[in-house]
Amino acid sequence: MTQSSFIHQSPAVAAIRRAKVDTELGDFTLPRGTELLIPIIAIHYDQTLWGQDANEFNPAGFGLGVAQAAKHPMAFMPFGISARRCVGQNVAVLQAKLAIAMILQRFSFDLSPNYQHAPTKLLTPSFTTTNLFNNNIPNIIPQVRSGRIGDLQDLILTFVG
Ligand code: HEM
Repeated sequence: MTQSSFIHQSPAVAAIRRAKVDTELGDFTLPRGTELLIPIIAIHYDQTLWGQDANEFNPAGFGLGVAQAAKHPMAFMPFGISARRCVGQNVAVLQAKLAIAMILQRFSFDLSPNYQHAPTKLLTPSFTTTNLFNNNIPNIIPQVRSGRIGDLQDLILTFVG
């Protein structure tokens, strides 16, 4: 879940900060008022931080926890950083675990024979439960082996609206 939901499909693509005073940041001098965009999604795919397999789905890399998974402990920032990081983080993670548990209690999955690995870096506005279940793109999701697909859609809709 950490890798698929919060690293590779990070809902927040960036965080923004503005320097309140003239600031030295490493080799950079930031005059007061300078806005910094912290590219969360780019950091999550950065091979210098995550290694050559940064684009691969490799949950085993998180075996020792997220802080150990990358070369820098701050490389994982789906909920932002510092005092203004997301206040809803615990609720969001709990809700995601709950949703997965409820789905797995009712359905079982295996990989479609037509599966083509086609990861996207952004949850685009067109990524809705309607087109997720659209027959035009059946091979990007696993096949539902038991239960009605409509029931699965209803269940997901109760979480994501
Ligand atoms: C997967 C779900 C979520 C993700 C990925 C996410 C991510 C983020 C990020 C990246 C920020 C900006 C942090 C920064 O600027 O450093 C943020 C801020 C915030 N989030 Fe979330 N969030 C999620 C769910 C939620 C939920 C469920 C709530 C409320 C129950 C929530 C409430 C907030 C609030 C109030 C802030 C502003 C905090 C501040 O400015 O002090 N978020 N979130």
